[in-house]
Amino acid sequence: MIEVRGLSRTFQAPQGEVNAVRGVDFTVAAGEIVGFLGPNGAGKTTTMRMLTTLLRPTSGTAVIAGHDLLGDPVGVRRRIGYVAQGGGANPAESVVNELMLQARLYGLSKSEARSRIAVLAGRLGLDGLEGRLVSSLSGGQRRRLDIALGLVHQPPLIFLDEPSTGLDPTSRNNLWDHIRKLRDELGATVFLSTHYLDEADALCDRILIMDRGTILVEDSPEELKGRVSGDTVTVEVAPEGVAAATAVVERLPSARSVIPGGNTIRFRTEHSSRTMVDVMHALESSAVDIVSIQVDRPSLDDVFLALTGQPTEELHAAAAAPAGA
Ligand SMILES: Nc1ncnc2c1ncn2[C@@H]1O[C@H](COP(=O)(O)OP(=O)(O)OP(=O)(O)O)[C@@H](O)[C@H]1O
Repeated sequence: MIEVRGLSRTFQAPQGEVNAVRGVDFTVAAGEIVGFLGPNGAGKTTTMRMLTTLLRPTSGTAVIAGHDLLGDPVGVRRRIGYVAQGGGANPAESVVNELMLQARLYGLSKSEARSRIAVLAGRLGLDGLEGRLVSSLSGGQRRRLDIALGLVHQPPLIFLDEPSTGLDPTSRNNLWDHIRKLRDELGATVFLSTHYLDEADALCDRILIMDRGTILVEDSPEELKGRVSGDTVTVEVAPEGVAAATAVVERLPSARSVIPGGNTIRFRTEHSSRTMVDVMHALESSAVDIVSIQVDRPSLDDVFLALTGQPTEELHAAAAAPAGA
């Protein structure tokens, strides 16, 4: 459904050239839900904008839903839906008019459009907001409208740029259900970027991790987690004990990648039960009081940290920032 070869984009900026995307290759099969992860500035939005015909590649090729990206951009546009980070709804229009206009632009009859809008409004929590002006919606309501606008014509291929940023947990879950239904009931293919690793884990068949314009890995969430060996141990202590506890843990031969936080010390180990006993003994003899100890199997956060060297707290902070920030 998506076949990308050697796709690049260079921007000319006052401080020099920015190689935002550096010759990426990947494919997405029909019916897959693929997640696009990466730190800020990795090149995700630039890639999405190229694949949705909004930005011309500097070099490379792609075939999108059977149409050549450069040779037949109109054909590509007809077959895709794109929900951009900032959205594109007209603030002066009503919710229902925006949805109707979009549906009619894609050739739906009035009655088809009405029934699609009713289903989408129900699934995305827009019920009761149809008559409201777009400008009067809350941030989360507006995000749900943006998503509905990208989906109303039921495209076979859907691009979603950070779709759940700004949504509350219930709306996120509803969105995930809707995306799964689009795939399971209509066979849609979904390509989405996200800063939430739990979202990628819960929703995606496959994940591409991008950093500095290149794709570092692509695999299923399970396979990616399998690449990180060992467990993560988190020891919670009083804030004033963190420095002493970090020094103690760093001396243990079985603890690696030790990261102190506000009142925790996190590290990785191959032998979590043995190491926990060692940690408890060592901290006890150093008179550091332990509040709690927790052992976790590898998560996508660990994969991300191992690959990009960036803790996912930064991703979460980026995701919490207003859309377009
Ligand atoms: N129009 C532009 N002119 C100059 N540089 C740009 C332009 N658009 C993007 N860039 C640069 O290209 C790089 C990739 O940006 P992009 O928006 O694709 O990253 P991203 O992975 O989507 O980041 P985020 O997670 O913050 O949305 C960044 O260094 C960015 O500053």
